[in-house]
Amino acid sequence: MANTLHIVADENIPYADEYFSHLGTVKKVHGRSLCAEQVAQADVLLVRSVSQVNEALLNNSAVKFVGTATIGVDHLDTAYLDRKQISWANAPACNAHSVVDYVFSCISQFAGLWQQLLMDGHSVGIIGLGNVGSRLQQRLLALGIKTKAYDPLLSDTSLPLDQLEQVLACDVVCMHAPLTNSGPYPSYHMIGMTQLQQLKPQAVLINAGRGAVVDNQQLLSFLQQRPQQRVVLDVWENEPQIDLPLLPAIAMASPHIAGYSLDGKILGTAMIYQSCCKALAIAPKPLANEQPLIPFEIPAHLTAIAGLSYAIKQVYDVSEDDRRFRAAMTAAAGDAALAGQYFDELRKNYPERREFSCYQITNSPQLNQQLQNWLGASGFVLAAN
Ligand SMILES: NC(=O)c1ccc[n+]([C@@H]2O[C@H](COP(=O)([O-])OP(=O)(O)OC[C@H]3O[C@@H](n4cnc5c(N)ncnc54)[C@H](O)[C@@H]3O)[C@@H](O)[C@H]2O)c1
Ligand SMILES: O=C(O)[C@H](O)[C@H](O)COP(=O)(O)O
Repeated sequence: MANTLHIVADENIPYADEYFSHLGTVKKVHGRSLCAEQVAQADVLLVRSVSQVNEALLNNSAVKFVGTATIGVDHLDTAYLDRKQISWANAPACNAHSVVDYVFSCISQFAGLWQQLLMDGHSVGIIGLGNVGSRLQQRLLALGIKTKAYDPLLSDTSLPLDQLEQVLACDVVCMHAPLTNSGPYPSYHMIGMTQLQQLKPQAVLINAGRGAVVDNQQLLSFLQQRPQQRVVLDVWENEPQIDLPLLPAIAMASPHIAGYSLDGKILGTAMIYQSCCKALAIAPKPLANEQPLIPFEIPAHLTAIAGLSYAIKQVYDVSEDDRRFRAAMTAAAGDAALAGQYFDELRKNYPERREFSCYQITNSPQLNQQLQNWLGASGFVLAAN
């Protein structure tokens, strides 16, 4: 079967040619406008979260494998794919550390927040303790920060789980649940006015899961009542046409890029390549992806908290995402279609971002012990003594 497949791939899947072209022809498509005609002749379909993969898309095609280079699967009608015996795969955890880096960068934006979490016993609540939530929890616990976690679908975890009310009462509340509309705990609009009112007034709410897990209209009403509440949104209802009046009320805003590290994206492609080869019983070709560590120094005079904030902001400053996003939305001047176009363009042209684990602090032996410990716990690589 090798070299004969018709592969249709979202143009925003990096390294699709490098991975897939030995299997056949790779035709690039615009993911958001993907239509049935474009997949009619396809054997393999490779998508991102912006393509709805369902009966309407695939009914007249011979697609045998669908791969999504993402963690989330809410854009796939998996019941339909299973019924039609079309193999499918996502890329679990591919960009999980990228999302955790995003949360760390967000924490660094709020003056005094690391101090409160690291020194004053403040806590982080996590909603959804899967691949992202559990990695976030591990890094926070390694820093000695208290966490609470709500995940009603997890029965087996080594750490105790908490009620939603307890998590909402934390000082930082991070949303990492997938978007679901059915089952015993559908997450669609699980955070509405009632839950928002349970937040502490000084708390920070971060949604880096899926937009519609938070009811955006109720969020806007809530923020009109409580404008000082700090809310970070990476994901929005109705992307790419977000609710523009909500934006000024949001403390830190980004266009769904929390998982957009280069490392996470490449891993996503590699994972669906492996799954595709397995599903179609093709031997995968070995592809080396070893990247050298990026050397990085921290001014040795900095205190531990200042040094940690410095390191995080140097390697990934989410305020730059916020700045570019607000500028683009302002330039759209209330034109919803244009705003949607700019939202997608910001994502398509996202600057290269590497994960914390790609950076080696070359002067770490000269830093104070507390800072060394915190940098290591945050995911940076320390130079050997
Ligand atoms: N913003 C981004 O760039 C970005 C990047 C990666 C993933 N995501 C989103 O984050 C989601 C989580 O990623 P993951 O890798 O941890 O997924 P995962 O499937 O590993 O874990 C999700 C966890 O959420 C739990 N969950 C399900 N419904 C819940 C509910 N109603 N309340 C609380 N918990 C619930 C599940 O039991 C599971 O443990 C993905 O589904 C995706 O939609 C966003
Ligand atoms: O689910 C995921 O992996 C993330 O949300 C991912 O970053 C989505 O990226 P997209 O497919 O929309 O480019």
